[in-house]
Amino acid sequence: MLDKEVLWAELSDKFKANTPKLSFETWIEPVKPISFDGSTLTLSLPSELHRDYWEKQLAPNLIEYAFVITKDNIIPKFILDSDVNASTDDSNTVNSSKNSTGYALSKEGHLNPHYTFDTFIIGKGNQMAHAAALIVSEEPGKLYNPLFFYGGVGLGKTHLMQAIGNKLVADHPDAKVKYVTSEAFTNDFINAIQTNQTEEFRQEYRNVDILMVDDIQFFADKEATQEEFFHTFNDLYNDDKQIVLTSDRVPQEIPKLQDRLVSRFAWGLPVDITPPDLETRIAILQNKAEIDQLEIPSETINYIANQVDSNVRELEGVLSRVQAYSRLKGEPITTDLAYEALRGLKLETQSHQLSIVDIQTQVAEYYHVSVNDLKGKKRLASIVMPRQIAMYLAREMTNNSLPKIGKEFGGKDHTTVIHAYEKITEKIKLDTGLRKEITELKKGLR
Ligand SMILES: Nc1ncnc2c1ncn2[C@@H]1O[C@H](COP(=O)(O)OP(=O)(O)OP(=O)(O)O)[C@@H](O)[C@H]1O
Repeated sequence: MLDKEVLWAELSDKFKANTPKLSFETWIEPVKPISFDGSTLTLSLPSELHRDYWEKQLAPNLIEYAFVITKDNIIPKFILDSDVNASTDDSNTVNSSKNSTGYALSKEGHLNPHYTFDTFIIGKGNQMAHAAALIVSEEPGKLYNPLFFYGGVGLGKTHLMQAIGNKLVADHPDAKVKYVTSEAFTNDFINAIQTNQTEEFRQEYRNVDILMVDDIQFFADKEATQEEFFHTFNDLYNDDKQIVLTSDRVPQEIPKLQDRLVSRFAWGLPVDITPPDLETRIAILQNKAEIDQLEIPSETINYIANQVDSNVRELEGVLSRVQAYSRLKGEPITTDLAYEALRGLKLETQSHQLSIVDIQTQVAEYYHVSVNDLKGKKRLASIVMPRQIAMYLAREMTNNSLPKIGKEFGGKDHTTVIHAYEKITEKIKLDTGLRKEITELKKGLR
């Protein structure tokens, strides 16, 4: 068994490698290991605020890191420095069934019965993804393994992925189909560690015919989860079981994703889904109107399809809004009615057409620097910070890829954009002033 000091030193190293400096100094450095009995690590913290932050934010990371180090499930227990000599009760133990961090075993995993191939409209932007999905649903584990869909928000990745699962179940009712989001996978894994049920977890995830993991970009930074997923992947792959993954970007662009996972994700077929063109948007709306039994003139469908150009989920939302407005007014859906219903919406959706140049202009004005400075290489703090903020906003508020954002900032590498994004994300958590500035900037950009 490791000594408490040695274990804490190793844990602290892991936090250091994965936490911005300021955050490390604030939350982790002041922690003292009090005792370790082989399963419970008691840590002493300087304040209630620290305890709250550890319980809500850092405990899951600690459990993951401890698992990597000891291959065992270690439960942290937090006490205050002022209580060190007092008796210690169990009330602060982070415990699987009643923890305050909300990472109880996920109940996700249901396939949405509406996400089928029948209800999926094929267009230029998703033709290839659709064809690959169909092949995989007919011959899972054979041709494209893993099948990896990537693309912007609301473009049908989940729909297509689940269509594969739904078809498999329809064709082979005994097929073991498992669908999870990457967050659910992570939560299940952490929960399994805490409750000593890693074997059951493995049984559940490795004993399937097809494993579908949605939005795997959220594996970034999750070292132990990536490790576990690596083994899950290998087991399934070696057994010719199908793996389907989705992400908002190509594997190479997912920050802190282990190289061995990046390369495995590229073994099969990475295929992108791009925003639908006008014809596809019209077809999607017609299909939806038919399903919902709505009478809409084609001129009106055309009008609605022109209001949203980058996101199918939003397009559906716009149609629902028109539908609700027509019901409210007791009038049939016409172009005039749609115009009225969507008048207020124009402003809300504008952020999606926002360009990187808009962001650069606004940020430059806000911080009194020039756009050229934002695109340049000057290392002055008064310029570096606005530059990173502009990159952060470009990532947050537009659908541009990291390389494209880098390019628009004077031809910088995409890793510079990732770095800026992570830096600002971390800073916002601690710096209320910065958080306010970013909120103001966002408001101005909407
Ligand atoms: N080609 C399509 N035909 C019909 N419906 C579609 C199509 N593409 C997307 N949709 C619908 O748009 C909505 C959003 O799709 P989905 O949730 O699959 O997007 P996503 O790419 O997984 O988004 P996210 O990145 O947010 O996870 C769903 O209701 C889906 O049914």
